[in-house]
Amino acid sequence: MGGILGWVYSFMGFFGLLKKQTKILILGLNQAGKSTLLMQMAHRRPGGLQPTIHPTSEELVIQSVRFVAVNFGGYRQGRHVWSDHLQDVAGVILLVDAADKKRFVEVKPQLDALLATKEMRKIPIVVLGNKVEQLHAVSKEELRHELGLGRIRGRPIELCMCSLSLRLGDGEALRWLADHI
Ligand SMILES: Nc1nc2c(ncn2[C@@H]2O[C@H](COP(=O)(O)OP(=O)(O)OP(=O)(O)O)[C@@H](O)[C@H]2O)c(=O)[nH]1
Ligand SMILES: [Mg+2]
Repeated sequence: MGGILGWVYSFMGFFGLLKKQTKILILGLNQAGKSTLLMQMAHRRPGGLQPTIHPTSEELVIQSVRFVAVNFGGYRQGRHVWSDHLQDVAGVILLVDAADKKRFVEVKPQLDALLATKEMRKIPIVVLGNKVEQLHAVSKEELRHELGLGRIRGRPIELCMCSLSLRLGDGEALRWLADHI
């Protein structure tokens, strides 16, 4: 969100005029780091996270815009629940464990389902490759290739790499998202 619109939003956000929150979804397989990201976005310490069973949400402010971020469990049975929450979604963060190469084949169908969803066509999506500090983490180029991101044209999608543990790279991804909402 840039230019005059960004300014108007900042102004309205500053004066608390944005009553209706902007909803962003945090998706990804189990263990990808979704709850860790949500806790960090909400400036709370992650500390001893349990796998997420039921969707959780947090209210947060990024660049003066009030967001509600909804985090879904990434375990197999819960993986499709997000499709019931698409109404009014302004943006999506898809977390991927960049060090868990053997699970990219599981990530790909989730990404493809997201991309194939009609409501998602104009919605900005950040694919966030996490755990890059790990020895076996793939490069950004490799992740782009593995997920087929290079072939996607004409829609707002961005690949960012980060280490939530080291607090590296996630800020850039959130800024991109905030700028494209
Ligand atoms: N090495 C490393 N571990 C991380 C990083 N980010 C998160 N983790 C760890 O990965 C594990 C899973 O994190 P969660 O945030 O619970 O993952 P989740 O995606 O919410 O998982 P589910 O709730 O099961 O869907 C935890 O032990 C985190 O501490 C990172 O950048 N590097
Ligand atoms: Mg979780």
